Amino acid sequence: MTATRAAPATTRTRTRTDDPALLEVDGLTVRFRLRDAVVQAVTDLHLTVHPGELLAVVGESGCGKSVLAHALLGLLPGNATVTGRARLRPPGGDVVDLVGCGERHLARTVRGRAVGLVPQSPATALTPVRTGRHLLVETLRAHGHTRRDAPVAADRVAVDVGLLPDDLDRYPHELSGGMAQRLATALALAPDPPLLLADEPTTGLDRPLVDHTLDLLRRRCDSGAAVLLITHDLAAARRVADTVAVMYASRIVEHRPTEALFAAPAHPYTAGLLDALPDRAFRPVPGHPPMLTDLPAGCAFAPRCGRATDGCATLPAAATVGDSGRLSCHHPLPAGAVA
Ligand SMILES: Nc1ncnc2c1ncn2[C@@H]1O[C@H](COP(=O)(O)OP(=O)(O)OP(=O)(O)O)[C@@H](O)[C@H]1O
Ligand code: NI
Repeated sequence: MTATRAAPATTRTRTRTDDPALLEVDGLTVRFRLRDAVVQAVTDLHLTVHPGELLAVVGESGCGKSVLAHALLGLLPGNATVTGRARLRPPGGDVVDLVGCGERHLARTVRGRAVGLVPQSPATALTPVRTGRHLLVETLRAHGHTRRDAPVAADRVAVDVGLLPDDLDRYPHELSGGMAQRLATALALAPDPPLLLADEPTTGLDRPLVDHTLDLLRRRCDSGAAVLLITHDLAAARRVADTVAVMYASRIVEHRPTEALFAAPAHPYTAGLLDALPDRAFRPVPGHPPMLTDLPAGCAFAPRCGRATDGCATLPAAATVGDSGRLSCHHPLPAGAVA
């Protein structure tokens, strides 16, 4: 898949793994209470993101990616219970536990400041009665830009995300899906947050704009910020990510440096995802993911897995793989095996 490997290797060397982590997620678990069931949306999730790192979170629809992002920002509805820890260490600021710090702190110092969010459905997240310019200038003003300088900065941020300055004079309902997407990205980037959570930020964009957006995120990381990119698009992850975390049925099953993961996936589910790519076998993973209201005690992928044995009825412990990867599987593919 050399055609999609546009990012030169040099862009992958800037992750500052020696620096303290910007975000350390430790045992993050999210449950939704329904009338007669509990949705296990995120389970015992561990992640570390360093300054300069672009982490892609991939996995099938419904596996818990957006819930993860919303949990980090305290944006879940009242039927959600969040446990575990998520320590954010913003540059020059105090360490804050995003799970335990409370709504006031999240609203004042985290959301939109220390951590930006490009939501998955921007059209519904945009205030309908304000033009894009109004929203963007307001955001810039709230983050230190002067009355005089904010409009200039708004035009600049618009161009950065691939909008024309004139596009900012439209109301959200006058924007196409792709334009709303770019406006949402502009709003999240305007405060220049050290960590950006980008939930499917390229939805509705045509190929050149997809690449433009991905390159924009990559450049942010190259200048020291960090991005957690949620995407269905494995080619996108390969193009820009330093590390890739694969989620399946609420858990991360494999988390490794991008090149290593694409060259030799270790978890059978990762191998299945790669096999489904058009430029590989183009063969979808057989079967369907389990209901999150009814997860098995052991490996949730076992019923779809060609390598499963009776032992998979117990949960595989996370093990290290390679220099810095993590893997949860009783029967990983041998290193170097072809997916
Ligand atoms: N408020 C809620 N109450 C109950 N269940 C919820 C709630 N919000 C999300 N879920 C469930 O949590 C699970 C994870 O949802 P999530 O939106 O994180 O999936 P996703 O991986 O982002 O999927 P997609 O790729 O389709 O965006 C799904 O089963 C979803 O139905
Ligand atoms: Ni989602």
